[in-house]
Amino acid sequence: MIITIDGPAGAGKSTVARQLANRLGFAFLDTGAMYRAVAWACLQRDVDFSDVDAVADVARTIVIQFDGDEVLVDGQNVSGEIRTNDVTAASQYTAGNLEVREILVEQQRRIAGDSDVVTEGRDQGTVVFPAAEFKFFITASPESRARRRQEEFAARGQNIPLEQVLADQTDRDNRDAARKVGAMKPAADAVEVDTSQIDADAVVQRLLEIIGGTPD
Ligand SMILES: Nc1ncnc2c1ncn2[C@@H]1O[C@H](COP(=O)(O)OP(=O)(O)O)[C@@H](O)[C@H]1O
Ligand SMILES: Nc1ccn([C@@H]2O[C@H](COP(=O)(O)OP(=O)(O)O)[C@@H](O)[C@H]2O)c(=O)n1
Repeated sequence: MIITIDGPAGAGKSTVARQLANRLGFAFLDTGAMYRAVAWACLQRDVDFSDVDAVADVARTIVIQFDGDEVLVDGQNVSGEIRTNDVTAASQYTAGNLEVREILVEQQRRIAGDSDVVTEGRDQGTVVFPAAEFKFFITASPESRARRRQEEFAARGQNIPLEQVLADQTDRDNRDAARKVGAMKPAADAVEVDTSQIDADAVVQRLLEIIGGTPD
């Protein structure tokens, strides 16, 4: 069974998808980590991001693996490094690269195989798994999302003004929505859940109820 969770940055996709997967005993797939992993590898190799073929070559060459919560590129644990601001900023060039998208979409389908998976990203319900049994689109107000991100940065010792987090986020939202392929949008058959006013546990309960799991 495939359950897809799409939505904008900071809506709570990873948190909710991971918890839902745990509760159901499903695998969890973080597809944003894959776009980040390619961006990280490009930065390592000093690839010119305007060279779309060179960026695609990196996606074709590296081996991305998931080991529990860890993300590996060619065997190296990059879980922390793919969350830096530099990689977040560079991920627009991998997410906007058609060939990279083709390569990663193919890998996502292969990873899911015929197992039970909760997968999250931007295009999981629309492009990658259009036949998924359950599809969710998780949103929250731009301010709540930015505040959550700001708190995450603060926990890592980085104090960034809310206006800056919000501006970066709006930029990324606009690019994600405007992309010709793999644009962020709810699938026609997705259930939309606004998480602005409820915590992650409540979101997971809500999803479990919808898919017919056993709520606490
Ligand atoms: N429903 C929620 N209410 C409050 N905070 C949340 C909620 N869901 C997630 N968070 C927090 O917001 C931050 C961003 O969540 P994350 O799951 O990384 O979002 P996304 O994967 O959509 O970018 C995390 O620190 C997480 O703990
Ligand atoms: N299925 C996906 C997942 C992420 N992405 C892109 O990859 C980037 C990183 O995704 P992410 O989900 O890790 O980022 P956050 O939104 O959690 O900060 C996003 O800015 C998206 O543009 C994508 O294009 N398609």
